[in-house]
Amino acid sequence: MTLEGIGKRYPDGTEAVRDLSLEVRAGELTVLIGPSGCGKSTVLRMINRLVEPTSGRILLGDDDVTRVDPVRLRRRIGYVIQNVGLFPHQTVRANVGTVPRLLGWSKERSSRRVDELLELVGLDPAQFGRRYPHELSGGQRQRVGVARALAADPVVLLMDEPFSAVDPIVRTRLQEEFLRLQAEMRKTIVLVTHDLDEAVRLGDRIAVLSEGGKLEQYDPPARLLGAPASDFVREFVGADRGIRRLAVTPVTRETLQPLPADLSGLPRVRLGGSAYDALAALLGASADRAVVVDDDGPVGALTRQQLLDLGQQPVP
Ligand SMILES: Nc1ncnc2c1ncn2[C@@H]1O[C@H](COP(=O)(O)OP(=O)(O)OP(=O)(O)O)[C@@H](O)[C@H]1O
Repeated sequence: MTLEGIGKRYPDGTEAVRDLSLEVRAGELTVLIGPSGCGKSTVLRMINRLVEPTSGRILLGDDDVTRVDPVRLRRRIGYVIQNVGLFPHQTVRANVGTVPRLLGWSKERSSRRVDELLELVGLDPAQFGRRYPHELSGGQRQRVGVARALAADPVVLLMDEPFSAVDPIVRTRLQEEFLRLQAEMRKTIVLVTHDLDEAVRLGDRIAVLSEGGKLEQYDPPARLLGAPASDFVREFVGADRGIRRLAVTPVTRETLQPLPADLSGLPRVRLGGSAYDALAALLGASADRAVVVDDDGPVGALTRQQLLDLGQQPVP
């Protein structure tokens, strides 16, 4: 999907987005992040035409979405919002089946799809299908929202602060579940958040926007944290960006040292796991080095200093 110089001036004269161009790669999760009011939600809503752009074009493959019928467009684009927006007087099944019904699918086909989706998001159809939204927890409602957005197998999934209405522990769990789901689906997703940790955890690529939808940087998380492109981005990603980088830096064979003779009392960390988790294990065990293991056992060691240095190394 390509955004070509899109802009939005609201009727009262507010220029929410001035001239934004962005290439959203197929099968990737692209995060839009930036301070409050920078135009993130406006950009997202221009993609499914809940907000009409006042300039520019949005191409989905070869189709200019600014020219197709918005109602048909929205059936091809899934949309998940903060407080989910489920229909309160409809059961979970009916909510998830909304778009298939609009598309005129047969009862059996819709029903099969609803079962499949509820299972996909970790809700037992027999247990949850007949409940109403108010009979669910916040996290369960969120999963129903995701299932509903995926129902008609949309080409693009838009998510506006999808995990922000639940507490931090549930949020982390939903994010992890969602990452597993995305590893299977490989959907083209655009997700808006103001939570940098969420952006770093979920994003294949992060677009940092400043006021007026100005694109400050558009890069994978490791690059954004390791090489901020401007003072704005440096300030935005914060003084703790070195620590955050560890979360997106894997422990690789190249960094390993020979195993010490005595491994007792040393924490074990996985090859390929994040440097952040390795450091947490080291600090938790009050050790100065960790043993790195793969499926066959120990493969090397890693010191605390080496781990800290991983947060500082130049970005390729
Ligand atoms: N319907 C509207 N009419 C006039 N101005 C609007 C309208 N909707 C949004 N705006 C303005 O456009 C700008 C961008 O808003 P938008 O909601 O896109 O920002 P955002 O980055 O998503 O913010 P937040 O993180 O606070 O949700 C803001 O200045 C906002 O006040």
